[in-house]
Amino acid sequence: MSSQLNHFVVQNHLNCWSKMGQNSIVQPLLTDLYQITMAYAYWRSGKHEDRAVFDLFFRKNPFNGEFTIFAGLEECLKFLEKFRYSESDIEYIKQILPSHIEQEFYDYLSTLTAKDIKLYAVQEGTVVFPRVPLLRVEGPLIIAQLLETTLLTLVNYASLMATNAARYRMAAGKLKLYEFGLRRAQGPDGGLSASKYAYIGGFDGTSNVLAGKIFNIPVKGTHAHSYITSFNKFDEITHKELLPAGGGQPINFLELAIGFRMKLVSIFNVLLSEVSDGELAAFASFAIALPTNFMALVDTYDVKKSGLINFCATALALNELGYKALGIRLDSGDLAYLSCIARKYFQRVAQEYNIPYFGELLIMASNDINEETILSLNEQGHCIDSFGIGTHLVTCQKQPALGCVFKMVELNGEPRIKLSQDVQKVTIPGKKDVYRLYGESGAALIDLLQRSTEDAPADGRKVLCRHPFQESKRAFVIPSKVEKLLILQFDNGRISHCVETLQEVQQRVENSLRILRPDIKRTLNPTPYKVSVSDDLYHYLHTLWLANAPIGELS
Ligand SMILES: Nc1ncnc2c1ncn2[C@@H]1O[C@H](COP(=O)(O)OP(=O)(O)OP(=O)(O)O)[C@@H](O)[C@H]1O
Ligand SMILES: O=P(O)(O)OC[C@H]1O[C@H](OP(=O)(O)OP(=O)(O)O)[C@H](O)[C@@H]1O
Ligand SMILES: O=C(O)c1cccnc1
Ligand SMILES: [Mg+2]
Repeated sequence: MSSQLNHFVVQNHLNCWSKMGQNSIVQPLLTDLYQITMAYAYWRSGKHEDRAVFDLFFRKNPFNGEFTIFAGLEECLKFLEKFRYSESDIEYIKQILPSHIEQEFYDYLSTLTAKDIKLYAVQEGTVVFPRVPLLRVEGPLIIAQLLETTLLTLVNYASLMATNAARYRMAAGKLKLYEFGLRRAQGPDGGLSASKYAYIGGFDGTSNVLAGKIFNIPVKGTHAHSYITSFNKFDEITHKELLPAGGGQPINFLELAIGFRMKLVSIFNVLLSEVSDGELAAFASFAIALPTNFMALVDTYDVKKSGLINFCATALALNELGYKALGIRLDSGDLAYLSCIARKYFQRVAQEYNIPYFGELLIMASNDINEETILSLNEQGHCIDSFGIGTHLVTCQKQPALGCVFKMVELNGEPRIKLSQDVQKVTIPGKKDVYRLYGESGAALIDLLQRSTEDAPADGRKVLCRHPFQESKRAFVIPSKVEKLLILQFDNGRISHCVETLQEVQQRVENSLRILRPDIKRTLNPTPYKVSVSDDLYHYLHTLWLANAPIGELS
């Protein structure tokens, strides 16, 4: 962040985001009440200093896909770093808990920090899979437990959003993607988070100005239909003149544009009476105000008979004065068809007036676009250069939540297991490490969970990888490369790694997806990626499972 920006953020007391880009609503009371009542009961029973290990993981990939992008880590680390109840927090907790609770508990709470917590985490932006611990939290039971809800709220939406954005990025290939969702997002905080994690997932920019300022994300925008409909006739433009880019006398820009329009109606065989004067007045006035930034919304009246003619007339007038228009936005109708029509218009004008860049003017499409729309447009063929995407992206309409959970796996060195009728929901006990094993081609083959006491797998050494629950599913793997996924990120009250820029995390998402086989990434019936356990962990898990599931009697 630039020093000028820092200064502004510090100055602005109303801004609830700190200069570190941390949302100040992320604080210890942003949790569920039951964490605090459990904390008291742990304290009363003398268990609060027991040494706990919790895993944060999800059980199913979102969007009918077979991969997820892990995000939200930076916010988790900043939360841990500043975790402390304020005086007013303690006062409030006193009000909501029963009156018999001892003052000593509140004294204890007021000194509580995360300094004894060790947080191991996968690096932000890495592609991850079900059952892999994304965070491993170790430390005193009371504080590890108190972190649960906040860590979950920080990781769940962030990862869902980054995954959604990454899927749009894969569908759009090299085309530009802009996030336009603030107006439809789940409230102001949802809107800001959406802009941040859309960028991490591979978007090129956002229309959200505050997100641009806080997170240093490129901001982009065109104009709304209201700007076009605010003009009815030419004489509503009071300032009709524009200075040429190279200097000189102001020129009557509106007249120039009207002149070009006369020629264009005959080139494109359109009736002048069908071309809106209000629309041309709007385009011309916008171009006069922002001649280097002219991107016109062309679908207010009729794209072919009015919008494109008025745009080309305005863009030719700009060209005459030494400026280059940027392009158009289409916000309704058949976007494949209209984008190709627009491209043909531009190419015709480029030829007619010998202005080569005209053929390549940008065509942006918006209007309720989702991943399927982009895939369908790709199949049909289109001439779109960029998409502006709001509602479906930021609300994650296809799947509105990721189901990360936070489960205790060890207490005082003893494993803990959560059983369930549903095998998928049985937790994998004990303190574990995770390794990603790569094949010769450079693609990721399998993730391997091991007990932390086991030796790490090594390049070129055969290792047995087992399905955690199905005995017959197992395979030997000789990895060409081994990557340790869980890294110590927070220790002794401090963040142990440099906080990364969003651009660096965005790059990791791209690199991380590159090492996945295409069949795992495809949208229709993708192949699941394998997540396995070591032989040692397999036996450990199943012995513990049997020990915790007493034999019943049938009668
Ligand atoms: N070629 C296309 N292939 C697939 N989907 C498309 C294509 N063109 C547009 N769409 C999508 O079809 C939907 C069209 O929206 P809708 O039926 O509301 O019409 P509209 O174009 O918005 O009309 P209106 O003029 O009333 O605003 C949008 O979700 C848009 O993203
Ligand atoms: O469609 P989304 O993916 O949410 O993208 C953002 C939309 O927001 C804007 O208009 P808005 O929807 O507010 O009004 P409009 O549909 O009448 O243009 C813009 O014109 C897009 O259509
Ligand atoms: O700049 C735009 O074109 C824009 C911004 C937000 C929503 N829809 C469009
Ligand atoms: Mg709309």
